[in-house]
Amino acid sequence: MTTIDIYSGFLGAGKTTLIKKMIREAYQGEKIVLIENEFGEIGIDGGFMQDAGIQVNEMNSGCICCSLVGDFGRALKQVISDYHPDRILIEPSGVGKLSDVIGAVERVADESVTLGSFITVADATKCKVYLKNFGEFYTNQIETASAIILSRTGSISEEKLAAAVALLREHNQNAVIITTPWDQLSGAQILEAMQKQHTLTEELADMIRSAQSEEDDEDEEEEHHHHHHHDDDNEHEHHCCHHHDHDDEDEHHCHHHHDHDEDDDEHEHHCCHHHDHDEDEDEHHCCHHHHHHGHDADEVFQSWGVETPKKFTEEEIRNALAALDNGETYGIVLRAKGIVPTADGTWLHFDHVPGEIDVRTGTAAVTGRLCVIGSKLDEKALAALFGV
Ligand SMILES: Nc1nc2c(ncn2[C@@H]2O[C@H](COP(=O)(O)OP(=O)(O)OP(=O)(O)O)[C@@H](O)[C@H]2O)c(=O)[nH]1
Repeated sequence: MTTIDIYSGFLGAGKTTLIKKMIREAYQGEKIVLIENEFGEIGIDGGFMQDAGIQVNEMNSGCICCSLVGDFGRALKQVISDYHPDRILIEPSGVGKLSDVIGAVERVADESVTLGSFITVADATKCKVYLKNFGEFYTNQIETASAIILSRTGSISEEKLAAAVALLREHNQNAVIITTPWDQLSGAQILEAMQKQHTLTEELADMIRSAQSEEDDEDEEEEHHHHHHHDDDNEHEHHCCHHHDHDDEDEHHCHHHHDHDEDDDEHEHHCCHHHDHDEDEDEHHCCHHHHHHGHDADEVFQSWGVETPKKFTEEEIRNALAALDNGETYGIVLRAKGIVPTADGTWLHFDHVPGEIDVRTGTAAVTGRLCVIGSKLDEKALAALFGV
């Protein structure tokens, strides 16, 4: 029997960091396969994970939807039949919709597979602004999660943390929300909390039901049914596949979403310019999210990457990463990462999320690589910044 856990979360939220911790501390002794689906041209996490001795199957075709339906389903089936792992961890792209991933997993699942937890890792310091600006992708991850694991909770005030939790609760009443900094928790504790979710939800639903029936007994006359169905109807609303709007895919006029997402949510334009080629829907399971009238991630987010043997100094990398936070000189930069050589034969591994830079030494890669993800990126300026 294979359990499938999904670790979603926006760009730079901390998915990889959490997965490493869970593998080390919670899943030890289990036969684990990790499936990653990175957004962008260059897979970098794959290398990091392999360094840690973790098996990675990376699919890097850039288009989330297509890689989900194409490579993803096939890869998942193959992994199950070839390896019979105890557990499969899926780390979707930071800009993937969790409901799409769950849908894709459910289509593949058979009696040898149990769906485990649907985790969303959310950066407590950024969830407010990301909900506002990238609501279409972000909200879906929050709403669909069975457990929301906050990162960086140690670096914000109690009030801000409480506000972040309240905001997340508005979008998901049922999920367990973990607010304790990870270094104070063991992976086993996190796992236990994630798994409890189902029983907790059931317990809560039971409590509500019994409160409800007592209330009904007391006053059976009028208005008593306004809290009937609030239990678990919002978390697994995935499945899609109706293909209902593949008719107009050339009109992908939807580039301006991130600043005013509130109002382009309902009425709009579904731009599936990717679906032109899966139109001949023998493989019927695309377009999961089009009933949400949404965008594909690659219409909103953009990735720039290079492979280069160029040698860098740590200072050059730090300066370039710091410059990414310079207003919108390079576009709206949400994430950068890479592995590059230095002149003395060591290699630098680096990570950038807005306001945060991490540069460390690590193992060599077959060639240097770096990538930047964001929106409205100025690729020329980025190339000049990194001198590549
Ligand atoms: N201070 C702090 N840093 C964190 C925390 N979680 C992650 N980070 C850092 O944030 C950066 C991104 O973390 P990752 O684990 O790679 O995030 P990810 O969600 O896998 O990112 P993507 O590759 O964009 O999908 C790294 O530099 C981490 O060290 C946290 O809880 N606290």
